[in-house]
Order: sequence, then structure tokens, then C-alpha cells
Amino acid sequence: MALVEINNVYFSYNGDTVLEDINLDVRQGDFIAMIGPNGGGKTTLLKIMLGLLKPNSGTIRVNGDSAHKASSCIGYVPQDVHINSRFPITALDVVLMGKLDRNKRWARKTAANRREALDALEQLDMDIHAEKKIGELSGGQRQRVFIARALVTRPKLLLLDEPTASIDTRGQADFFKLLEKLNREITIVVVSHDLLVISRYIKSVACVNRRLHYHDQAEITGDMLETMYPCTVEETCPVELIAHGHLPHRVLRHHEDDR
Ligand SMILES: Nc1ncnc2c1ncn2[C@@H]1O[C@H](COP(=O)(O)OP(=O)(O)OP(=O)(O)O)[C@@H](O)[C@H]1O
Repeated sequence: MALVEINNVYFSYNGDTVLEDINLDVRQGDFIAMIGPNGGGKTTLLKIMLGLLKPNSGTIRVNGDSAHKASSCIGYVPQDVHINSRFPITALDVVLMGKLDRNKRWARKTAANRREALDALEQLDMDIHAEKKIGELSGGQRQRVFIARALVTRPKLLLLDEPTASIDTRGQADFFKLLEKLNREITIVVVSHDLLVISRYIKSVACVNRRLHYHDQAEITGDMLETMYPCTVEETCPVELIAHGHLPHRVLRHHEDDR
């Protein structure tokens, strides 16, 4: 059984169809990059997986249950996490906010909960900043704190919506290496526009542009990307071919082989 099973899902906002005939199995242990043009429906698809949006038709099962019931087995870091940087709250407090008690209220700051929050920060190499105010951290560090907050509930699946938007290219590589390490224990789906940076860390690619094309341990060709993006590959995407999974990872820039 796949961790997430999406079958023939259609979704529209106020009658405007955004997703059409989506089929996707997210298998345990996968590390999927979800790519696609702006407005292609990536965030909408994540929200469907989280049970926040209900498809017009089709089915979605998460961990063998309805998406709504299974939401506690998913850790989610949205695109824009709004937190007032002047709010005098520490990184550790932010992570503790992810921990809920049985009644889904914020868990108390017990020694055990504190330990779990520190463990989550440690997984992101952020335990040394635990007592720092959230406003004193860089954008990239803050992003790691938000991921620690998503991890503190020990989810089976981590959904990250454009987590590297505020991180420079070098920082992005470090960040994806960290995700690669987390992926030894947790299944990850990450929305990204940086296919070049991410391609060496991921196991599969899902291209979402109203419809979905999923590539697992297969080559992604320029032709495939061309069908997903509205403009030609030459104009928009420097990636011509990527090998995934057990194959050696390879990113070929256009015309690199002509030289
Ligand atoms: N709450 C909403 N109400 C109405 N339309 C919406 C809503 N949210 C998104 N849309 C529309 O649905 C389409 C898909 O949006 P979505 O945010 O899922 O795309 P995306 O692939 O995540 O885009 P981006 O890469 O720009 O973040 C867009 O045309 C968007 O304008």
C-alpha cells in the first residue's frame, strides 16, 4: 500500500478547473520534487493531500484512511509562514507549538515535550539556536525551525511548499542535503522551482500543470517538460535530461553535449 493514493482526482475553485484526472501514488521512502509553472495547481494538490480541500471527484487515501482523518500523519510547511519576527518567542517555543495534546490543544512545556522539540531541532542542525528569538534568525534558519515544528509530531510524510524561496543557491544545496538525510526516515514531497539544484537529491519528479506526470527512476526529457510548461523548453528550462532513482544522477544543460 502506498502512503498516499490519489485516483482520478478533479478539483475546481468556483467552477474553474485547476486539477484534472490526477493519479499519483506516494510510496513510503520516496523523495518527490513537485514542479510546474506558477498557478499549475501544486499547492492545491498538497492541500488535497492534507484534507484541507475536498476533490470534486475521485478518491484520495492517506495511510489507508481518508485524507481528513489521516492529517496527523502529515507534517506540512506552507509557502508563507507568517510569524511576527518581533514577537518575543524562541525557536524552541515555535517547535513546541507544533506539538498538540490529545485534545488537539498546544501541548504543555513539560520536560518530555521540550526534549522532543530539541530533538526535532537537532535533526535540522538547529538545536544550538533553540533559545534564540525567532526574529534573530536568518530566513533559511527560520525555515528549518518551521520544518522542525512539522517534524515534532513524528509524521510519516513531510510536505514542503517552496521551502527554499528565501535561501541562496549554496544554502539551498545544504538544505536539500539535509532533506536527503531526513528522507532516510521520512517520505518527502517538496514543491520547488529549482529543479537544477534539487535534481541530485530527489528520487522522483511529479510535474503538475493542471494534469500530473509522474516520473520514477526514469529519464525526464525535454519533450516531457515541454508538455508540462506552456512555453518551449529552450525558453524556460535549462534542464534537458535528468536520471533518477538508482541511475546515476545526471543533469544536462541544453547544448552541453554539442560542445
Ligand atoms: N483559494 C482560491 N480561490 C480561487 N482560486 C484559487 C485559490 N487558490 C488558488 N487558486 C487558483 O488555482 C490555480 C492553482 O493555484 P495553486 O496555488 O495551486 O498553484 P501553484 O502551482 O502552487 O502556483 P505557484 O507555483 O505560483 O505557487 C491558480 O490559477 C490560482 O489562481
